[in-house]
Amino acid sequence: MTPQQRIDELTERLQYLNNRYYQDAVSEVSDFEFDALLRELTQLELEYPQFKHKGSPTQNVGGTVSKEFATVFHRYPMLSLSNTYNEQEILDWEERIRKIIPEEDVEFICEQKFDGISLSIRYENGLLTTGVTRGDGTRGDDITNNVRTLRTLPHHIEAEDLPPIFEVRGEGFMPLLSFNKLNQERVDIGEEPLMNPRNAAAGTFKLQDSAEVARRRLDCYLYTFLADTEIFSTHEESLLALQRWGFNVSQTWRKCSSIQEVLAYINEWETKRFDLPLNTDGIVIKVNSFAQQRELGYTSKSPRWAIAYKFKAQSVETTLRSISYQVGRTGAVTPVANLSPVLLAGTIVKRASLHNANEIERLGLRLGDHVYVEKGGEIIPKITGVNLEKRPLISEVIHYPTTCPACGSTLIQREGEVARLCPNEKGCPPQIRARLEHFIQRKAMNMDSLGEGKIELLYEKGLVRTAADFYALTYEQLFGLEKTITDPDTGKSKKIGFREKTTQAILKAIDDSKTVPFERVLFALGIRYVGETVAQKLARYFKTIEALEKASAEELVNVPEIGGRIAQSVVEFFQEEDNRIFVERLKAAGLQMSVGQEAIVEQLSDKLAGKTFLYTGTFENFEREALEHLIEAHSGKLLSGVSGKLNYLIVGEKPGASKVEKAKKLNVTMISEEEFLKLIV
Ligand SMILES: NC(=O)c1ccc[n+]([C@@H]2O[C@H](COP(=O)([O-])OP(=O)(O)OC[C@H]3O[C@@H](n4cnc5c(N)ncnc54)[C@H](O)[C@@H]3O)[C@@H](O)[C@H]2O)c1
Ligand SMILES: [Zn+2]
Repeated sequence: MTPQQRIDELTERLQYLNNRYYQDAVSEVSDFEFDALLRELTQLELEYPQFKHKGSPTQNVGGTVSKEFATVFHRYPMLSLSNTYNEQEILDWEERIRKIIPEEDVEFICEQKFDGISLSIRYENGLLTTGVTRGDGTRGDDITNNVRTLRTLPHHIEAEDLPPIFEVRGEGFMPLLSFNKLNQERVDIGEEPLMNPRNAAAGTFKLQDSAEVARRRLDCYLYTFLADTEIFSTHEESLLALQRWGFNVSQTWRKCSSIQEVLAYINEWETKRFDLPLNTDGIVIKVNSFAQQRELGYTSKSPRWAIAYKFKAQSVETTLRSISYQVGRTGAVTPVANLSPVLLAGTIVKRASLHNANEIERLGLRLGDHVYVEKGGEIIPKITGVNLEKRPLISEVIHYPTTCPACGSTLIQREGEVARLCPNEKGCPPQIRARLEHFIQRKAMNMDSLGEGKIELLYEKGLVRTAADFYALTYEQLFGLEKTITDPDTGKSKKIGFREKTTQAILKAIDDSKTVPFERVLFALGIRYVGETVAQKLARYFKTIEALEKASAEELVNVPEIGGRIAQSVVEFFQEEDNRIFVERLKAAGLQMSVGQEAIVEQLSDKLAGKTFLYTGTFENFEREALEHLIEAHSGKLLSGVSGKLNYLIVGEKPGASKVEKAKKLNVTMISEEEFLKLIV
């Protein structure tokens, strides 16, 4: 291949990978591989500048803007960072700096390189006005509504030393806790888990539905302050000011007065970073003095006064002993790799996730192979490759099972899905047990005292086959049951048994579950694709199980945010006679099969449509919450303060003096509790 051909090839490949990464939030190769290709292209372009493409990925920030959001031009461009994976290049970087500013001491600020997406947030007169993505560096997507869902980001700030207009920049990310929770939910309802927290954050920030964004609990760390007039002389001062003004600044940064201190910081965080609540992929080193930053300047793509040291993902080599196949609640059969135990990022790893059948093929895995295992922020580590040089002469090809490892049924594959499913819903033991576990979990019926192997015991004794059987259990049946269970990891065994106290606690939990609200009962039923939020929406819309049972697919898709796939799944669930009997038995047992009084209030009329309300004081007939519900149920809107936009102030006993006074000044209509009731009857 000629250098020109290689330049063409690399340019095209990198542009493709950039599109996948920034538009679709998918990484087809590791960052390390991407950066190696980029480096190769940079080198070739230096040697053969005549073949360099206009708009080469070496010259531009990788992202673009999308059609779904309004485009905002950045007041100050948003650039990338030059990066390196080795320490020598940090020393080289320092030397280049010394050549440009030979006479002065240079201080550095080291920060974590947070792995999320860049955000630029603008404030005018103390109010948050816009939140924008980096885009192509010159213009980005206006995602203000999604940025507003970040709980740690102030929506307005007051401080004497604040300029009227300024921007802050930082990294929006998905904390590991949120990521693992989101993935657990996805697995719960039979969806593929998301690949990693960065891609999950990138995808979430670009959702159209801000309520869903809020639910996913993103967060952001700020590290840049920008205004037309420079009010600080160092980066350190600006970080301290951001902190003082109430922005979320990660407390991991450090000022270093020599490059040796910088290297020490890097070494220190190489493993410490795994204790942080989010993924990081390196360290960013910035020159502290703004005067020196100005002298050093920028390339078309990144500042010369900063560099990112990237950690190679921690990877170890070990052998693949065997593959186990787990059967989930929805019948999906997923492979798990059993490894020779190995130390990785501070923990002993024995298992790795393989996601699905395709992964085994993609990696070309064979039993006994030496495999590379990496750990990111995911719950369990993953296999990223095979060391073919060490493959034994005779190695066993892995045949994905065609039958269920638990019950022997022939596996099926749904159209367009990679998962292989055991279709034996009614008779496959792990599916039955997983459905029972799903039913008792905290987010569903909250019958904690049945956890930790107890369900297993009830199932084995033939006492419980479906969750409806819980409600027929008696003290006599439970008391005295016993079983010894062995922990597969430690080999330790322990005895579980139902003595008096346990038995009482279980019966109480079962009884208490009869007051669990309908929306959680609906989630507990375990209908495919009906997770917590979907259950909530369905419960609020249909209000009773009877109405939901009768609903057609067309009716179901009328519910906001319910798509065809969920609708189909609900209809199919109720078409099955067994499921209808199951629901009938739960109803007979006394479970909540309709929404409670407060929730029924929702959407009663349009009588208050277009009107805004605020209340002050206490009321004879309502708790505050009930009043709020009523306003919204009759299509009115609640405001958070008295302003020119307010139509009615409902005044109760002991009203707030300042609210009343302000309302008088602005000529807002003030009404009593009774007058409010007249508006809605
Ligand atoms: N795997 C793939 O397919 C693929 C494709 C495209 C890009 N990538 C990766 O993305 C990189 C390019 O992305 P990039 O231009 O965003 O560069 P980058 O992610 O390497 O560095 C720049 C970004 O770092 C972030 N950052 C985090 N902490 C920071 C801090 N403390 N201070 C300043 N900035 C901080 C900012 O968002 C900034 O925009 C590539 O080098 C590659 O590693 C991977
Ligand atoms: Zn099975």
